[in-house]
Amino acid sequence: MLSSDIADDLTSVLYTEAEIHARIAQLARSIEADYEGEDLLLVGVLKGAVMVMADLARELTLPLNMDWMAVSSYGAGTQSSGVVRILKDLDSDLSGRKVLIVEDIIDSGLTLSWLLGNLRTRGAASVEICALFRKPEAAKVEVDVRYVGFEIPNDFVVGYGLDYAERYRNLRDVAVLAPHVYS
Ligand SMILES: O=P(O)(O)OC[C@H]1O[C@H](OP(=O)(O)OP(=O)(O)O)[C@H](O)[C@@H]1O
Ligand code: HPA
Ligand SMILES: [Mg+2]
Repeated sequence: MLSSDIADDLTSVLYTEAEIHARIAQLARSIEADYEGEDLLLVGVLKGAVMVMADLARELTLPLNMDWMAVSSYGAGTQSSGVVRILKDLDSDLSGRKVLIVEDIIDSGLTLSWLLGNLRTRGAASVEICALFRKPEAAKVEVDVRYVGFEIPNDFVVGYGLDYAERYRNLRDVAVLAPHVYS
């Protein structure tokens, strides 16, 4: 049960924890089929992708490595600043690696289009993207995404790693944030 303080900040649950886990299991089966026999490197994008990465990595039966990059473009608002900053770089050398970027959400697409460009300069054998959510109506740039969990409406959502001003990341479900919280 959510505390009533948190429940008042949400308008509706978009996807429950169970629905998210079921979809991640389907994505994992596709990824296993595509990367069988390969040396896979999952790159999680901090901080939003922590929950997706934890669940996807444990669902995958392939041998894999995990690394993390921290970038930020939203600060404390609900609109991307468009300026992506690297807060923490990868520890791994990408030369010859099969890289799969793991993200929570593609909204404007600015973060991932920048990150894809950045990682593609590092000599990887391939760089693909797995994102749990995508908002097609919010796209400012098109990003080529190999694995998408759910396409969602253009509402600001929180939970399962997604925050507003660093709050709500720990909610198990993904819910729409009530406009009174940010307006
Ligand atoms: O498609 P875009 O409009 O670029 O938005 C998507 C990005 O924004 C969020 O990250 P944020 O910058 O808020 O950092 P966080 O993961 O630490 O919350 C989210 O986790 C994605 O990385
Ligand atoms: O809808 C969203 N919720 C939380 N963080 C985000 N970053 C981009 N879009 C979103
Ligand atoms: Mg954020």
